[in-house]
Order: sequence, then C-alpha cells, then structure tokens
Amino acid sequence: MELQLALDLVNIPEAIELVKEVEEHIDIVEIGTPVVINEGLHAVKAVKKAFPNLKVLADLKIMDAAGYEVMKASEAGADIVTILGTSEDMSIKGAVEEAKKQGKKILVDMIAVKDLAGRAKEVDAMGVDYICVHTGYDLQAVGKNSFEDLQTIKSVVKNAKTAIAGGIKLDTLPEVIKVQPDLVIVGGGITGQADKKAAAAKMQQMINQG
Ligand SMILES: O=C([C@H](O)CO)[C@H](O)[C@H](O)COP(=O)(O)O
Repeated sequence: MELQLALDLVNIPEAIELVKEVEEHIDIVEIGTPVVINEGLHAVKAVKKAFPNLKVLADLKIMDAAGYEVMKASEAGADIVTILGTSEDMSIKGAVEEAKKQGKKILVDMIAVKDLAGRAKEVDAMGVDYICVHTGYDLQAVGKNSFEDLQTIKSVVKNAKTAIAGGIKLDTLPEVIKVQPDLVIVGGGITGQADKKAAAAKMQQMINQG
C-alpha cells in the first residue's frame, strides 16, 4: 500500500514547503486539479525538480484530447496522470497509449461514475494502471465517502491497482486499510493538520502495518 499526498489549495512555493515537511512519509505527491488550474503544469515541473525521488501525479482529470494532455504532463515531469472514468473509451485508450510511449502511468478517477462495477471492469480491460474511487469535495460536504465503493472495485478489478481518495482522515484510515487498496490518497487529512509531519508519519505507520 502506498500513500499519496494531495496538494489542492496551495501555490508552488507553499507546495514545496509542505512536501519538505512530510517527504519521508509519502510515496507520491499529487499536484491537485485546483493547483494545475492556478499554476499550470509549471507546478508539476517545480515539484518534480525539487523532489526528484518522489513520484509526482498530475491530477488533470482529463476528459478529452487525452494523448496530447498526457504528453504535456509527462514532459513537465509527471509520473502518473489522471483521466476521468466518465470520459470516452477512445480517450482512455489514447491516454494509456501515450503513457506507455512516455514510460508513465494512468490513474482513472471514477468520480461521478454511476455503474461503478461495470465501468471499472471496462477501464480495467483498457490497460490502465490505477482505478480510483473518489468522493470529491462537493459530496464530502454532504457526508458521503467512498469506503463501500472501494469494496466494489476490489471485487471486480483484475489487472489495475486500486486507489481511494476523498476526505480520508486518521480516524477513518483503519476502515480504508481493512479493504487493502494499493494506493491511499490523502489531502486535507494531512495538509489541514497543525502538525502535518506527525499526521503523515502516523498514516504511513498505519499503512505499513497494513
Ligand atoms: O481530487 C481531489 C479533489 O477533487 C480536489 O481536486 C482531492 O485531491 C482529493 O479529494 C483528496 O483530497 P482530500 O479529499 O482533501 O483528502
């Protein structure tokens, strides 16, 4: 199981300061969608340059022009790029093809997918690297989470790694670990804590104990 730190509400210098605090306790650093919107792929480039030993995920949530956008994110230094599970099969296949060419990985974000089991099977067959259940900010605000969805994809995904994101905190992490995803994605559960290093260290320890 790996731990990914999601950075959503920071600018580039703040992102670098934050990663410095927790880098020894995380495996992947995510440049979140709001950061890419505010700062562009410069944020991916700057974080990869500052932390060459960490994997960097560009959370582009691609919907179209997938091959081109994966190429641009790869050029900026992303190791993993996200595409939406709701996008066309052709887009997902294009993303996978370009990622393979560039030696990068594709994570499919299943946010807002209605037939989760059915779509997970389909995208799994397209050769994607990760399939991620995700409760976004807007549904977190009305008390939703993705714990049951994680069990759903775990039962149907045969090839890709499984991941979960959305509002995971120290007190809910044990419920996630029980289902054994390959990747746990945490934003506010670390970045919103007064002692970010301690929160990341504790999460890493819980994940390693599995
Ligand atoms: O992908 C995300 C969200 O859509 C905003 O871009 C977050 O990175 C993801 O939800 C993880 O963050 P937390 O929910 O704060 O753990």
